[in-house]
Amino acid sequence: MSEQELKALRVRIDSLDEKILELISDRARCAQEVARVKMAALPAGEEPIFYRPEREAQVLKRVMDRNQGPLGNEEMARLFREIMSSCLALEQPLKVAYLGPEGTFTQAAAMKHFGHAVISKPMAAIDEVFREVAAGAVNFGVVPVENSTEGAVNHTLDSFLEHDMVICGEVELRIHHHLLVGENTKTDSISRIYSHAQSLAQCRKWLDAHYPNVERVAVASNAEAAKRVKGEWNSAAIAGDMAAGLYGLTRLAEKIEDRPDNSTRFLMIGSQEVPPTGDDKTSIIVSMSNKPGALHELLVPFHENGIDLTRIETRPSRSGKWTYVFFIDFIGHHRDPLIKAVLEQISQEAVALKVLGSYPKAVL
Ligand SMILES: C=C(O[C@@H]1C=C(C(=O)O)C=C[C@H]1O)C(=O)O
Repeated sequence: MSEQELKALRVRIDSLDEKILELISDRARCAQEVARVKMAALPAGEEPIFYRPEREAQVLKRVMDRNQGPLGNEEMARLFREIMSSCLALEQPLKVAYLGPEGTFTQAAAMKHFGHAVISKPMAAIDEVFREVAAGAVNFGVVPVENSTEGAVNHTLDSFLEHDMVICGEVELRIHHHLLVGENTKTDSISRIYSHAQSLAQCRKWLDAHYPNVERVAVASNAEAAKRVKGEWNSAAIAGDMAAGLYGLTRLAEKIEDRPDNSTRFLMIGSQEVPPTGDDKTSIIVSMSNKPGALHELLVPFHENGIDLTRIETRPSRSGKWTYVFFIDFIGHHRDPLIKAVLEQISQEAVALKVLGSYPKAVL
């Protein structure tokens, strides 16, 4: 390619960038107008709700539907995710609590869902994320709920039994783990490997093959593990990209998770109900009486009405020995007439039924 061709292309890119800049600014001004209209329509004394997850899901879907490349759909949606995040921040920056410390996968999930223009607050434990949301100190919380290799995150499920919380969204993240060390650590001097118990479990086979005799130490998070090894010459951590970058660690081995499709699903929790988008999921908790056929009775209405169950999980109810609650996720919104009818049918048989929330299916 000649110098001249290159120069002409750069002139074109500069002119396109100017147009993009103008268009983004126009869009941001529109979002400000939306804020003004929302405020004007507000009954006196009521708090405005600027963030609309159902609208954001629709915007991202529309972008993906219309995209014709060369950028992939996910990449394009990610760019729009950030534009929307900045536009919303002009109205009101969202405050989001997540399972910290900084550098956890939960933080990465929060950024993937809300974009980077939020005020994010790391919390030391899942239960604290719930409490922070309940206290109204933040607008939303982000917690892990299940991993494709290791299953349910029980702390999160149990927290739903203790707090009244609305699920307003979900996001899925591919989880890649690396073996990380500080500057002066040599491969053969490692005598301890730190990570979160879930991450140690997700890399169990790799660890058995490569470090069978090295002590595995479970700590509160993989970011915490990364933080520790920064100052220790004889230990390694298992953590992801964000933690590696944040603590300036070296990767001794990359992508050491046992399953290449290892993914975690996260939930956004808040207090705001989300209206239907036409492509939603609902999460409920049900407890049935302890009699034969109870689970069958619970599942029949879903089957008879052709409702797609995406997940069912059992946990001790905490209100009696050997009694259980079921966490069920299914496709649909609790305001859909069919879903409404099914929930009514179930509640006639159930000891208790609570809708945790209906929310747009993960777009990104
Ligand atoms: C602009 C609005 O407010 C917020 C910003 C959005 C955007 O930038 O597209 C979308 C939904 C809301 O979170 C709106 O409600 O349309």
